[in-house]
Amino acid sequence: MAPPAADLNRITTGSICKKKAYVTFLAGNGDYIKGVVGLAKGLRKVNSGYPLVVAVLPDVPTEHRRVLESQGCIVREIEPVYPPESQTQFAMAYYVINYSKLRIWEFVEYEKMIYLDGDIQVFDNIDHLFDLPGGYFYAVMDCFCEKTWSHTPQYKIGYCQQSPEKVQWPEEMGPKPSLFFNAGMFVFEPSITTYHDLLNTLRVTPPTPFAEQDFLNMYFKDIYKPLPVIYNLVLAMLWRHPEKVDLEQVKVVHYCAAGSKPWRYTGKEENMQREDIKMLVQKWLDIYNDKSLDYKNANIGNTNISMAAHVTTTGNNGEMVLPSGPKVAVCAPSAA
Ligand SMILES: O=c1ccn([C@@H]2O[C@H](COP(=O)(O)OP(=O)(O)O)[C@@H](O)[C@H]2O)c(=O)[nH]1
Ligand SMILES: OC[C@H]1O[C@H](O[C@@H]2[C@@H](O)[C@H](O)[C@@H](O)[C@H](O)[C@@H]2O)[C@H](O)[C@@H](O)[C@H]1O
Ligand SMILES: [Mn+2]
Repeated sequence: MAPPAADLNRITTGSICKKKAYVTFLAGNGDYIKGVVGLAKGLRKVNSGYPLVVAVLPDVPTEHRRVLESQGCIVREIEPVYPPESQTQFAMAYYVINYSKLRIWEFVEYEKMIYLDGDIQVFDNIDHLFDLPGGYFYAVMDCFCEKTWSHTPQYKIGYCQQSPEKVQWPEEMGPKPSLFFNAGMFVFEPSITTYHDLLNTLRVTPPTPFAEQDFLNMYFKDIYKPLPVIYNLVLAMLWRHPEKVDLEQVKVVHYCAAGSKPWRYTGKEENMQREDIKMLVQKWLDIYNDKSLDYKNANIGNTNISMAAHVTTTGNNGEMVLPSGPKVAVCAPSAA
């Protein structure tokens, strides 16, 4: 069993405690809270030695913050970040809030962090990624084959970086697109210098359909290092590039395909009746509903957010029952 996260973070290099942590992002008062609770429980199940920091926008209600703290998360409020005014059509209208992810570069009490979307689950321990060499931005390459990419030249000619041998990039279209990562999972180093430069650069960068994902790809292009697909399986890979996926080896699953969010799964959308999708959604629900994975802290009551224990195509999502117990800080000073 890994030592408590706080202890692990006391492993120092020299006199300064060099802390590391996972970090995710939560906005609004909707159901993504369930995604983050599931992520917190998944990291516990794989005995991760590091805490989960949750960067919350001001619109995340106190009750939801209490639920996160009762699951051992470190809740940090951040201010929204908005891109310059523009008429841009985002691939999804709500993507505009995702620019607020940029605030995590300000968490400089951590030397290295692994960012995970709230719709991601970690099924095998990935703590070793914290030991990757510094000075780079690590993430998994995205796939260009879904309709959400229909605005791009590569989609129009059927080119995807995941299988560049299938459709060659034509010379007459100029240089091949740079390797492009999915911004749902990445290994990065918080830095105040980078943080201010990110925000200053954003001020003069017109927004684009994939919002902060496009922006981060542009910004970190020169230090980006691809990670294997097993560290962020974008579900579309299962039907777009099945030859690249060995589910037995996959450590991290990203439920980003339309209709795949486990906590609101109905099975009605395209590809959602696939056996592998149903298995992955059930795997997520099993963790989410596993009370033995709730944070054990004598000082605070545990959450009791109930949900359908088994995937039903009627999408029978349970209501969130929030604890009314006292709000108690859960993080040891060293982990704060
Ligand atoms: O209403 C929302 C929408 C998004 N998010 C956060 O923003 C991330 C990125 O959005 P999403 O995962 O839906 O994008 P996708 O990966 O599906 O394109 C989510 O995982 C959440 O962490 C949130 O907290 N509330
Ligand atoms: O705000 C832009 C978002 O762009 C990315 O999502 C996309 C991308 O994965 C496409 O490849 C899929 O086709 C699409 O469904 C999916 O929504 C990130 O996962 C998310 O964290 C966030 O950065
Ligand atoms: Mn996501």
